Amino acid sequence: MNTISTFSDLWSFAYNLLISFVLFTPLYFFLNAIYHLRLSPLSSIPGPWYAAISDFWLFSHALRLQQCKTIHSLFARYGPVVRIGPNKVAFCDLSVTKNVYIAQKFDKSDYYKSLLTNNNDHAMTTLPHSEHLVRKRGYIPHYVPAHINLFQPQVHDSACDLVEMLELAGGKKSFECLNLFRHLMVDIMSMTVCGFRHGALRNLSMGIEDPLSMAVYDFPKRGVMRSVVPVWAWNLICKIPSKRWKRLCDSDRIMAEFVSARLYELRSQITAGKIQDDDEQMSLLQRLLKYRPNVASREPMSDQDIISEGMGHTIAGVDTTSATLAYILWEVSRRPDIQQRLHAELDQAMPNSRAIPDISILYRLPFLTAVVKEALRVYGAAPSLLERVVPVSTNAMNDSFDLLGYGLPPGTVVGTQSWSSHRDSIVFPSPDTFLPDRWLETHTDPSQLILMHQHLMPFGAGSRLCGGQNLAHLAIRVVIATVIRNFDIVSPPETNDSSMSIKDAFVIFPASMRCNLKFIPRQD
Ligand code: HEM
Repeated sequence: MNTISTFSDLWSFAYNLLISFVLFTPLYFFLNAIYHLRLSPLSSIPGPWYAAISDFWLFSHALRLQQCKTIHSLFARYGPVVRIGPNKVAFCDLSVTKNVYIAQKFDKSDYYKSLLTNNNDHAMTTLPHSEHLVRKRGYIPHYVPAHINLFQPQVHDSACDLVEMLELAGGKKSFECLNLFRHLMVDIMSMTVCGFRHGALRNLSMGIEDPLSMAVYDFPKRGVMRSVVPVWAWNLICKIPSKRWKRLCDSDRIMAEFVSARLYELRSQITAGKIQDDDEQMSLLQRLLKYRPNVASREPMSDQDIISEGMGHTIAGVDTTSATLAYILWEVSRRPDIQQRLHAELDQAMPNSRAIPDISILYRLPFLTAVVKEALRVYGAAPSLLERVVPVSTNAMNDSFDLLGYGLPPGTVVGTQSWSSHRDSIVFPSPDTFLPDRWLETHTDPSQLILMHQHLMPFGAGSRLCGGQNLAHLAIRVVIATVIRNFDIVSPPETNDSSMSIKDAFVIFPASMRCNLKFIPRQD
């Protein structure tokens, strides 16, 4: 009797629970939707209603690797301020960009935490402005032109290795350029970050898989997966018995081991007096070993922080620069007019095709400069929403933050994307066309050029501006000048508008994930 009554109690409890769930879940969603659409302080901001009630809509576009294009189409439909999530607002306006990123320096949103390295922060993932400043002081002298340009001999060597490798093929086979330039950039980054000649490009040319280049490639995918699943599920996923999968899970560890081995080696060489700790051409690791984040205590940076910083810079530099290089060469391959003008300019500047001029000379070449600027506009490698958070108070009156007439409460996530500022048709007529001439003083009047430069922000804006932009410019100019001086670039049929159409996952890449190109040696 007792057992029967316990069983029926349990049954009726479960039944009531189920009924409540069935009734209350839609009610919860309904009330939640009403709140976001009618009562939330963001409810007056234009945008699609389905974006306002849940983050799922935006997330689905991020999963389809088309967040930039989607947000851009919302600006076209709703104007310069759009609500893209229950608590997220995108804007496309120069004055607000200056206010948020330069004047008020809003903190970053926790979106960036998916990029943690070695389970630890580095400059890009340090969200509060004040903490970030301490990080930035440590690395910034490394990238000023006077210092980073000291690495020109190594960048030139890498570019010449690349030319040799392409020449050996004699124009008979095509090269997958994303992979090619990833290996090249891994070599350049390992020189500037660790002071170590890694040899990724050499490995590639000999058909040997390069674990570091593979780890850099896998790292962002690992970061995204790692941030969307709970720890227990991640630990389980990493046990899937597949060699390729295991390497993806281990990408963070592989990079951490590489950088920490260099750090410990460097320290022991300094202790043994084999390396001066004030070398003129100092690597980033060497600089960070000397850095004292706390001016009062003079405590050095912890090894873990130095390793994460070194890893963060490597990841930030490799895929961005290699995607830019690949897209420039693809554009050149399908535009004989551009290729011809580059050849003419470079033949003059580089009479000896293997003697790469100083970067100051490359900066003075007007057409090369115009091509690089136009490439950073159309194919800027990180054109995505740069998320920031409205702080507790942005003015003395403790009012909400005024975004073009809309009041945003503290905690609202706001952001702009260079994808859209680079495609403003008033500033850049025919925005989808690759037109290097628009950057030439002989073609465009000075006031328009000023406006164009104000809207060009491939490296972000304000205090969180890309740390490595001078290195990116150095690598891009040297590699493009050397490759184009030595080869005619041809795209095979599989490399076309559709295969190269842009997908974005913070950094851009072609839809086919490949950029095959042929390099036909030029006759001098
Ligand atoms: C064409 C190549 C590159 C592009 C388009 C690019 C773009 C960007 C952008 C847009 C940001 C800002 C992110 C934000 O505000 O949320 C950024 C940050 C950063 N980039 Fe780059 N980047 C490139 C190459 C490099 C290279 C070669 C390095 C080498 C070290 C580098 C290191 C960094 C670092 C350290 C940050 C974080 C800065 C900070 O918050 O202090 N980037 N990059």
